[in-house]
Amino acid sequence: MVKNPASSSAPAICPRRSALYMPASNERALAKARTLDCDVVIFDLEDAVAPDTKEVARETLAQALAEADYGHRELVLRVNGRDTPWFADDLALAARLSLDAVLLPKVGSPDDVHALAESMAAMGVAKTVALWAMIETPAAILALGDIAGSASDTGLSAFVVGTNDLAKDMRLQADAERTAFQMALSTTVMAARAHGLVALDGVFNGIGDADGLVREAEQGRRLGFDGKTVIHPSQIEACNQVFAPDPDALTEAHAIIAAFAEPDNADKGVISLNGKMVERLHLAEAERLVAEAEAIATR
Ligand SMILES: CC(C)(COP(=O)(O)OP(=O)(O)OC[C@H]1O[C@@H](n2cnc3c(N)ncnc32)[C@H](O)[C@@H]1OP(=O)(O)O)[C@@H](O)C(=O)NCCC(=O)NCCSC(=O)C[C@H](O)C(=O)O
Ligand SMILES: [Mg+2]
Repeated sequence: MVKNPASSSAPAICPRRSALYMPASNERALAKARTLDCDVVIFDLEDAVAPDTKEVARETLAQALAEADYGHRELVLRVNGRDTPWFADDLALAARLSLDAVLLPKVGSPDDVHALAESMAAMGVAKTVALWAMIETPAAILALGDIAGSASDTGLSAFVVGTNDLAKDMRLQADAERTAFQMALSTTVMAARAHGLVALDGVFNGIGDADGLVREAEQGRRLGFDGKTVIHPSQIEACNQVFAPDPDALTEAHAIIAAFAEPDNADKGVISLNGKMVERLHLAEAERLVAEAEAIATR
C-alpha cells in the first residue's frame, strides 16, 4: 500500500497527476484499475452508486481489495456525506480496508472536517488514513481558507474539486474555458497552497473528447493544480503527461541546482543564469521539480 505522504506533516513528493474515480460497485472497473497507470484510485460510494446498492458496493470493494493489491497507486475511498444514512457504514468499511485517504463529499465548513476526523477516530479508522475534502459547493468556496486551515488539527491533506456539483449549485453555464469556474478553481489552489494541501482539479465529462481533455488539463496545470480527477481509463495518459514536469523546465531546474552548487555562488542569494535573474526561491522550486520527476520515474 502507498504510505500516506499527503499529510501536512509529511511533505514527501507523491505524484498525483491522475486520480481515477470508479463506482465501488463495478467489479470490472475495480479489477481493471490494477492495470492502469493512474497515480490515485478513488473508490466511489457516493454519487456513482445508487442508494439501494450501497451495501453491495461496500462488499464488492472489500472483496476486490482482499483479492489483490493496487501496487503503487494511492487508494482513496469516497464516502457518502455526513448527513446521509450511509455515512457510518462507509466509515466502518474504511476501518476494515488498507486505504491512504477518506474523501468526504460536499464539505462546506471546517466543522465538517473536524466532524469527519472525530467520526473516523470513533469508528476505528487507522490514524495513518488522511482526510481529503471535496470542494464542490458555494459554501465551500466561500470558506476555503478556514477549511484548509483545519488541516493543522485534523489530518486534512487534499482538496478535490467537484465541478459538476459546483455547476449545479451555482447554476452556472460552463464554457470550454471554464470561465465561470475560474475564481473557484484559483481560490481552491490558493487555499491549498497556503496550508500545504494537495489540490486536484475536477473531472472532464467528455470521455471521447481527447483534445478537450488536454485543453482542460493544461488549464488546470496553469492554475497550479497537482493533478486532475478522471472518470475513464482513456483520460489517464493525457493527465499524466500534462501534470508531469515539463522537460524544458526540468533542464532549467538542473541548471539552477548546479549553478547554486558552485562554490562561487555558495553565499549568494541571487545569481544571473542564461540571461535571467535566479534567486534561492527558484532553487527551492527547481529542487521540488526534480524530486517530482524522480518520484514519477521510480513508479
Ligand atoms: C462512464 C462509465 C460508466 C463508462 O463505462 P463503460 O461504458 O464501461 O466504458 P467503456 O466500455 O469505455 O470501458 C472500457 C473498459 O474500461 C473499464 N472502465 C471504464 N471506466 C472505468 C473506470 N472509471 N475505472 C476503471 N475501469 C473503467 C471498463 O470496465 C472496460 O473494461 P474492460 O471491459 O475490462 O476492458 C465509466 O467510465 C464510469 O463509471 N466512470 C466513473 C464514474 C464515476 O465514478 N463517477 C463519480 C465521480 S465523478 C464526480 O462525481 C466528481 C464530483 O463529485 C463532481 O461533482 O464533479
Ligand atoms: Mg460531486
